[in-house]
Amino acid sequence: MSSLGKIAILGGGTWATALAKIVLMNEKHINWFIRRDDQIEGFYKLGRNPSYLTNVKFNLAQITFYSNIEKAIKDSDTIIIAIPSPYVKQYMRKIWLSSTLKGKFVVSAVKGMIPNDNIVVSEYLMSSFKIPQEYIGVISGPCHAEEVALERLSFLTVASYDTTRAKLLSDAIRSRILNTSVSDDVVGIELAAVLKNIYAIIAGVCSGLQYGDNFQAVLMTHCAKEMKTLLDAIAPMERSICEQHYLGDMLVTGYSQFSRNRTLGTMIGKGYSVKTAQLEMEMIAEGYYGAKCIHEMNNHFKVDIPIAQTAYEILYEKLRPQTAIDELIKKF
Ligand SMILES: NC(=O)C1=CN([C@@H]2O[C@H](COP(=O)(O)OP(=O)(O)OC[C@H]3O[C@@H](n4cnc5c(N)ncnc54)[C@H](OP(=O)(O)O)[C@@H]3O)[C@@H](O)[C@H]2O)C=CC1
Ligand SMILES: O=C(CO)COP(=O)(O)O
Repeated sequence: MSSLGKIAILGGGTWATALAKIVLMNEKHINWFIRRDDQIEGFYKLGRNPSYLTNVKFNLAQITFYSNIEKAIKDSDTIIIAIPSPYVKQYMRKIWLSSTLKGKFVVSAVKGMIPNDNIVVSEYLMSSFKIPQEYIGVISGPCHAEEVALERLSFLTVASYDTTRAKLLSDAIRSRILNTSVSDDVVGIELAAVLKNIYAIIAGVCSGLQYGDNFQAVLMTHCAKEMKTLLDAIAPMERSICEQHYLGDMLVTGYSQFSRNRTLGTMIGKGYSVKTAQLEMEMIAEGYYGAKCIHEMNNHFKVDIPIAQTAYEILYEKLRPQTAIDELIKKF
């Protein structure tokens, strides 16, 4: 066990499974909370997640499964949250008012905001659970779970207000398949992850509308500029947008065949309704929720973010994708 103590992963989906593989490259044991008992039973039968990343084999002797979130947290020291943002509150409500998280290093691997509250997960954890900021962390970067499963070299960034703590986790997960770095831009990195999901939806919409690589490059350039504008307005600090956890994550999500957000956008560009496209996909495209959060948050900040606004209008105001993109291009 490293000085991070016992590590718990919360969530049973694709990213939780990839993170479990990543952590177990170095750690001897993890605690793993999964909400469904039948999924845990499937793990015991198959030695792998029966529902997500089913090609990743685990040594079950290295895992203690929990269907009780409170117990999983109590038995652990470092808690990695890998739950889609629309459900974070629903899961965490189970430990509401308890002091279960006290003294734990709580790390969000979520790339989304809390719907309606329109705050990033680190802010939610600090305000709702009174976690001191030095005990908060974020894991982000250009990293598709599917490529972790294939053991393709990936890069992740661990951010925390306490960079010593971030470094501990960064060192603990570095392996032959994963390079890691450290940052102190917690909120900036979380916001960048929300934005890149939204931009990937727009990249997909444009691909579905038959725009080619020439246009995609221009679109991505404008997305990077818009990302910098919003981050500098909301979480001002010295930063280069060219880092892997800002630009890198935006590029992988905007271009990759594995991106759920890009896939959702492509279907919408091809003429699917938003609802039908969501139903056809078995996983969650968080940019759908992120677009609304950013729109509502920006009602207050009033930063000029036409690409994110275009996504909102396509996803929530039923604006015809071609009309929306035509209008957006006039602003480039
Ligand atoms: N996938 C990736 O490559 C990466 C993902 N992330 C981020 O990780 C987070 C988790 O995403 P990911 O694991 O990929 O998502 P998935 O779509 O793979 O997993 C969905 C998870 O959410 C649960 N879930 C689905 N519907 C509900 C519901 N109505 N109520 C409660 N729980 C529900 C599922 O449980 P059940 O099976 O029981 O329905 C499952 O555990 C996201 O914030 C994502 O942006 C970050 C980096 C990379
Ligand atoms: O965050 C990711 C890659 O870095 C995953 O993106 P998608 O949710 O679009 O698949």
